[in-house]
Amino acid sequence: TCAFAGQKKVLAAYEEAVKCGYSGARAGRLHTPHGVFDTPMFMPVGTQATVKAVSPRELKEMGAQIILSNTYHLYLRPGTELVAEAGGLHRFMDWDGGILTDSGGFQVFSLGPLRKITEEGAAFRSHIDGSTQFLSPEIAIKAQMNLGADIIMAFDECIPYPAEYQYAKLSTERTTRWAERSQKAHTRSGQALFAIVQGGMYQDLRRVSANDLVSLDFPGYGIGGLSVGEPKPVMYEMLEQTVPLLPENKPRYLMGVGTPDCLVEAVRYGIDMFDCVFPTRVARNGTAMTKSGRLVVKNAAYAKDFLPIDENCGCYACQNFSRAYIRHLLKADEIFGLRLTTIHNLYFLLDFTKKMRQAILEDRFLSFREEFLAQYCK
Ligand SMILES: CCOC(=O)Nc1nc2cc3nc(NC)[nH]c3cc2c(=O)[nH]1
Ligand SMILES: [Zn+2]
Repeated sequence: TCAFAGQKKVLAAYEEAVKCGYSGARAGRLHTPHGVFDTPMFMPVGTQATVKAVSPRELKEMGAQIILSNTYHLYLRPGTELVAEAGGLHRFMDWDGGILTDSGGFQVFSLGPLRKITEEGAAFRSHIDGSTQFLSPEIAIKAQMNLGADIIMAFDECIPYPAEYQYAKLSTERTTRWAERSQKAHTRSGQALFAIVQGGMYQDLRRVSANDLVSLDFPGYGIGGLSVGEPKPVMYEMLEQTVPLLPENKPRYLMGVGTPDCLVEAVRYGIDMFDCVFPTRVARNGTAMTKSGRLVVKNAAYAKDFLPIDENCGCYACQNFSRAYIRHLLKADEIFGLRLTTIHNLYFLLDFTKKMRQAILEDRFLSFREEFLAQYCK
C-alpha cells in the first residue's frame, strides 16, 4: 500500500495565488510498509544493493528515508531469486527504511549493448558477461517482487533524446500497454507499483501518456524520459504539460533528477520524489556540492585550507574534517576521502529537500526558490 497525503497548502483564492506566481509545490507524507516518509524527498541511489561508500547506519544518520536499487543490475548479479532466498533486499543489505526498485528499463537501454525491442519486451546483452538476456513487463515485475521493495516501477522504455515523433508515439503507446501488463503481473500486496509517464519531448504525447496511465489507476506516477540530455527548459515544459494531469493525492516521481536547481524547479511544478547518481558519482572524483555550486576539493587551492567543505553543513565530514585533509586523502587515493565527499553530498541534497519542505509548509517556497537560484551557479 502506498497512500499519499499531500499537505498542499490550501489557498484562499487560486486565481489570486496564480497572479502572485503560486507554485504547485506541496509537502506530503508517503506511507509505505517500512514507514511514513516526508516529501519532497531525495532518494540516494544504491545500484547494486549498496549506496556506494556509505553504510546503512550512515544513511540513517544523515536522514535518508527511501533509497533506490536497480533491478537490472541485481537481476544479472547476484540474481533476484538469490536475494529473495536471503530474505529480500531489506534483509540482504540491512536497510529498514524504504526501498524503491526500478524496472531495469532505463539500464537496458542505456547500459547493455541493446539487441532488440519488440512488443514482448527487450532483448539485450549483459554488460557483465555479454550473455544474451531478455526483460519483459512480467519478468521485471517478478524480479521486483522477489526483491521485495516497497515501491516498484512498471516496465517502460525510456525514449532516447532526440527521437522522431513517430517513434516517440509508438514507443509511448507500447509503454502504456507494458504498464497494463505490469499491473496484471503484480500480485504482491503491500507493495506499490508506480507507472511511468513517457511521451518524449512532445506535449501531446506527454498528455496522452499521462491520461492513459491515470485511467489505469496506479498508486503513484514516475515521470520518465527526461534528464536524458534535453535542454532544461524543455524538461520544465514537459513537466508543465504532465504534472497537472496527475492526481493531486498521489506521489509524482521525477526520475534521474538531479542538481539542486532542477530540484527546486521540479518541486515548483509539483514533483515529490527524486533520485540521481550525480551526488555520489561526482563525490568519487572529489567534487563537493555546496549552495554556491560545486567545490572541487581535490584542487591545489585547498591544500592548506583548514576550513570544512561548508561551515554551515551539519554532516560528519564538515563537522570533523578540513578541506586540506579531504584533499590529502583524495590525492593519496585513500578510500576514506571518497567516503567523506559522498557523505557530504548526500547530506547536502537530503538537507536541501528538507529545507524545501519547511519553506512549503511555511508558505515561503517561492522566495526560498528565488534566494537559492540567485546564489547557486550550476
Ligand atoms: C527509477 C525507475 O526507472 C525505471 O524503471 N525506468 C526508467 N528509469 C529512468 C531513469 C532515468 N535516469 C535519467 N537521467 C539520469 N532519466 C531517466 C529516465 C528513466 C525512465 O524513463 N524510465
Ligand atoms: Zn558537509
